[in-house]
Amino acid sequence: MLSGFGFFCSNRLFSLRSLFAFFPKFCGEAAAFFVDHLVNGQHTNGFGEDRDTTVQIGDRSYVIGGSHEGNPLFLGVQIHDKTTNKWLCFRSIPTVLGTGPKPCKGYSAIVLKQGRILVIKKGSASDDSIWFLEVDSPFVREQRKLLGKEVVAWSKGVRGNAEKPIVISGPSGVGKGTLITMLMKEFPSMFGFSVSHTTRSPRCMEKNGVHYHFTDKTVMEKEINDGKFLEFASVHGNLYGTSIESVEVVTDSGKRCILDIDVQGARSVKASSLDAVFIFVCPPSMKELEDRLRARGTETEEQIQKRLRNAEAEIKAGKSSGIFEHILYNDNLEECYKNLKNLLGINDDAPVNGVEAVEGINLPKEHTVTKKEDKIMIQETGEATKNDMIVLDLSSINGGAPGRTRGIVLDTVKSS
Ligand SMILES: Nc1ncnc2c1ncn2[C@@H]1O[C@H](COP(=O)(O)OP(=O)(O)OP(=O)(O)O)[C@@H](O)[C@H]1O
Ligand SMILES: Nc1nc2c(ncn2[C@@H]2O[C@H](COP(=O)(O)O)[C@@H](O)[C@H]2O)c(=O)[nH]1
Repeated sequence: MLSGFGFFCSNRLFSLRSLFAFFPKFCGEAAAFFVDHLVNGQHTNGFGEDRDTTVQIGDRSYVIGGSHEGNPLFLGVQIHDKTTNKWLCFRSIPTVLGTGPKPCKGYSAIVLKQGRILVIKKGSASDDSIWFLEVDSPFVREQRKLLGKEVVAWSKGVRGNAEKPIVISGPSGVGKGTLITMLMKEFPSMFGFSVSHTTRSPRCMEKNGVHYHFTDKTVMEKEINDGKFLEFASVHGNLYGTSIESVEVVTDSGKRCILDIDVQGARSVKASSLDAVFIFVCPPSMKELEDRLRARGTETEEQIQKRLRNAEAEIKAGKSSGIFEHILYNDNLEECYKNLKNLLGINDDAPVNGVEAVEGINLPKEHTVTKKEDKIMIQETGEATKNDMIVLDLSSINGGAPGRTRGIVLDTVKSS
């Protein structure tokens, strides 16, 4: 029945017969991937190019390899459904959220809990070897519902103890930008700003790509529909949003990401897997807020009135919604800044030089991967085999798509 039915995989034509001839039986988590290529450290299932890796979860097979829509910069993912015997999605390509890895010489893959696949790039630099493909995580399920199509999401594993992103909200004019600028100036290697997109016009000193990505409403709406945004909201009559990429860029640089977003955006981020710290900044009074907005001189009178009207509801929501773990009052700027540093665990006596340096362990090109509880064991194979094993402890990771998976710690375990 399958003979003669051809399909494209990694830009090459293969028969479904060859695919099913090599699928292993699915029996629980430990066996929910192709044992062949994991044992041998190379792909032996005869399916796709020999650099492709196929992972089976339930009735679905995820083929990781080739390029995404012919773009050589993005690794491809395809999904096959065993029950219908069909490739899912238009041209069998799901909507891919987040920036994934570039194609390389080969991959090892292993199924984790919560609809995630750990993908290890073979022979890649130490800071680019560990990736997570979310195929049925809470974020992916939600996006599938929202976008009404098949979705997978990439999240890169970032080494070291990169701390939680920080979400700062508060009414317009309260001083969020001022506090963030002070923090970034004092600790340039520690914090990075997530540059939002907005459809509002730039103010005279604002630079595109630095303060905001200034964009067009139709362009931004299309990008929202394509799943490019972690969150977005209509604020004071304009569209604002945090792209997944803007958070990835900061996290990839090893810095702690700061998001300056409104309460609606904070609510969306809270519901995502970003796992952030949420801070709300309050003004000492509405009169002072109005004075600050006027003194800033960036808005028209009509805009100031609109922002002040919205401020009342924002302050109420900020204090009572349960989104924010910390509330700061920005009366005296220096005092408020000190309180902000305290709650971020930066105290004036301790030297802060940025994120803890992480020793880069390069993963062996040829290896086997096994999983035992929360530990992933990577063992080099081949002629140059050393006996040391590299262990990735999954219990220390946090975050995930959208954004990055933080807290990747690799240890070398000497064999006795
Ligand atoms: N504690 C303070 N006392 C007096 N003025 C302040 C204080 N904090 C900030 N300001 C001033 O208030 C004005 C508004 O601050 P800022 O632009 O940082 O607000 P914001 O919360 O980022 O506003 P928006 O949400 O509109 O971007 C600025 O001119 C800033 O210098
Ligand atoms: N939900 C989001 N809100 C955002 C984002 N970027 C900024 N903002 C908020 O908009 C208002 C107005 O900002 P302004 O620069 O026009 O004064 C302010 O409260 C910001 O916090 C975003 O990406 N998402």
